[in-house]
Amino acid sequence: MTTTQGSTTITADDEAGQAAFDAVIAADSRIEPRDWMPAAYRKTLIRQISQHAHSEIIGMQPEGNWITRAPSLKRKAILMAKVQDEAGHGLYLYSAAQTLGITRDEMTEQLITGRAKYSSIFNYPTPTWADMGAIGWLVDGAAICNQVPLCRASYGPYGRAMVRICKEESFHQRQGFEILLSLMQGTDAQREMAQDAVDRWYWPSLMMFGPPDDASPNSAQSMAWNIKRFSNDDLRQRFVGMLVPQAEVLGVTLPDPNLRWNDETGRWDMSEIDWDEFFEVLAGRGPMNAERLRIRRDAHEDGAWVREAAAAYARKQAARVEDTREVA
Ligand SMILES: CC(C)(COP(=O)(O)OP(=O)(O)OC[C@H]1O[C@@H](n2cnc3c(N)ncnc32)[C@H](O)[C@@H]1OP(=O)(O)O)[C@@H](O)C(=O)NCCC(=O)NCCSC(=O)Cc1ccccc1
Repeated sequence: MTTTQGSTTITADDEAGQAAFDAVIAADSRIEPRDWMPAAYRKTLIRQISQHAHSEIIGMQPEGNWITRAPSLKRKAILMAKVQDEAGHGLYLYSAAQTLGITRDEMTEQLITGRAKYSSIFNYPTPTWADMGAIGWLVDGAAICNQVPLCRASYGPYGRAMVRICKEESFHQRQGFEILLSLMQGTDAQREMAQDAVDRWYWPSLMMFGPPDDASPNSAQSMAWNIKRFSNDDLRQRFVGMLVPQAEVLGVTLPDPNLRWNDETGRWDMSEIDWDEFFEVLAGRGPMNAERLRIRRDAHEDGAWVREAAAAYARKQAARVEDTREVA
């Protein structure tokens, strides 16, 4: 049987699919790639997972900037491993998005033409070594707060990718904390450098959780579909609650004179985030947006010969398998 709703034709298969989908969501179970899913659910997941993948790939640049200048061989080895992990996270996430029917080429095209979003945080510069500490502590810290609940996302491939990613992010966060701790136990100049990096990264890291709940167009539906488990503001609160005791151990000051626990509301009071800055960065006008995209585009163009060689090799191997089959 077929019915029409607006310009959309709904078949009996769709109705059965929707009922099965609703039951899986109500049971807090998982949707897998071959299951029926509403078009809007698929679209939301492609949007979020591809933005997340792009964030990991662009996110390699701010730290990649310090690999050649790390202050010791040990620090260099650790930083290289961290940046490689980020590449790996990007690849898992691109693969998860591909299970929804978008190709890697389409996602790459969206990124290098500037049509796709990626996390605002990666559009800030990294002028000092202490930025490596602040990125690990604050940026990976925020990523963990946001991503641990995503391990329970209703879409199977996304939730499973998140489990491994979160384990690696935990290590990343600790290495950032340890860089800052070493600097804070060093000279006055090193302590100043660490505090300056925390001052520059604190507010942008709070923006990673997205706009306030009353200005977040996607949250309600994503929560109803068990993709997001907590609102943007709730996760931001959790993050601040995690930072406060850690800042005390480090001996750094969080750059918000209004930050204090409010017993009455059971929440952290804090100064207003500069949302104008956030929306400027999202519109492509942050300090490093143009540079980040230029580097990504150049890397993609420079890698064209590798993709061609890999495709030629794959064709040759496939032809060889065909030949062997014919002989057999
Ligand atoms: C929470 C949110 C980011 C946004 O909630 P939603 O429900 O999806 O949206 P909402 O309605 O609240 O917002 C309206 C619009 O604003 C966009 N927007 C919002 N915030 C941002 C932003 N900060 N930057 C840019 N855009 C942002 C949003 O996409 C939407 O735009 P659209 O409608 O598409 O045009 C969610 O997508 C999520 O959890 N993603 C997965 C986690 C993830 O992607 N993590 C990335 C960091 S991974 C990492 O850092 C690891 C690492 C560490 C160190 C070094 C290297 C790597």
